[in-house]
Amino acid sequence: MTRAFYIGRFQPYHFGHHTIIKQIAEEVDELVVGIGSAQKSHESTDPFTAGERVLMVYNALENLPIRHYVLPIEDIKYNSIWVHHVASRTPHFEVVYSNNPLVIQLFQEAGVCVKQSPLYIRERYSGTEIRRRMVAGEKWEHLVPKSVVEVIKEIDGVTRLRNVSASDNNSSL
Ligand SMILES: Nc1ncnc2c1ncn2[C@@H]1O[C@H](COP(=O)(O)OP(=O)(O)OP(=O)(O)O)[C@@H](O)[C@H]1O
Ligand SMILES: NC(=O)c1ccc[n+]([C@@H]2O[C@H](COP(=O)(O)O)[C@@H](O)[C@H]2O)c1
Repeated sequence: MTRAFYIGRFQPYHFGHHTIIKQIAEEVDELVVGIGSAQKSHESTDPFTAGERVLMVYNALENLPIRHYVLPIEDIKYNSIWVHHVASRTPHFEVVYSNNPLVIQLFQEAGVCVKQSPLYIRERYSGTEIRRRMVAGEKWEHLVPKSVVEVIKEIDGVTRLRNVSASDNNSSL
């Protein structure tokens, strides 16, 4: 039995993440998804709460043939002990899938097996690009699973993102 770990901020969860998770699901038996920077919300780069992101990811994975756990992980000041911080909040896992150089470095130093996950059509599937589209009033719904659209509509997430982005712009004046 192999259990894997995959972490992201998921602001929001999109088809780039979903494509990689579908590939991971073919290689392992169970998956732990970490909702990174869980303490952040209501910011232009991190508009959604950890709870909202748990819903987005959990619902999107509902029909995948893999047992999954979706757990919020708050940031800490010390990168040097972050791997222990993660381990204390998650079921034990044998392998990490990541594309983030810091995440890869920290897990490798801790002796954990890391598999580099490829980027899937990055220019289209990127949280930054999806948030830009939301603020600009452009179409974004086709870039994320249906369950993510439902969560964002239910919380009126686009209005929230526009409001917090406007407040960022005002504070820099
Ligand atoms: N298009 C993609 N295909 C595959 N993996 C991706 C893609 N975009 C992001 N990832 C990976 O998903 C993980 C989590 O990324 P994250 O939640 O920060 O998404 P992001 O799209 O990079 O967001 P942002 O633009 O807000 O930084 C990272 O390892 C990242 O490399
Ligand atoms: N010291 C820390 O708290 C620490 C270290 C490495 C990664 N992380 C988090 O892991 C997540 C990595 O995901 P991304 O690939 O989306 O950046 C982020 O939320 C990041 O903040 C936190």
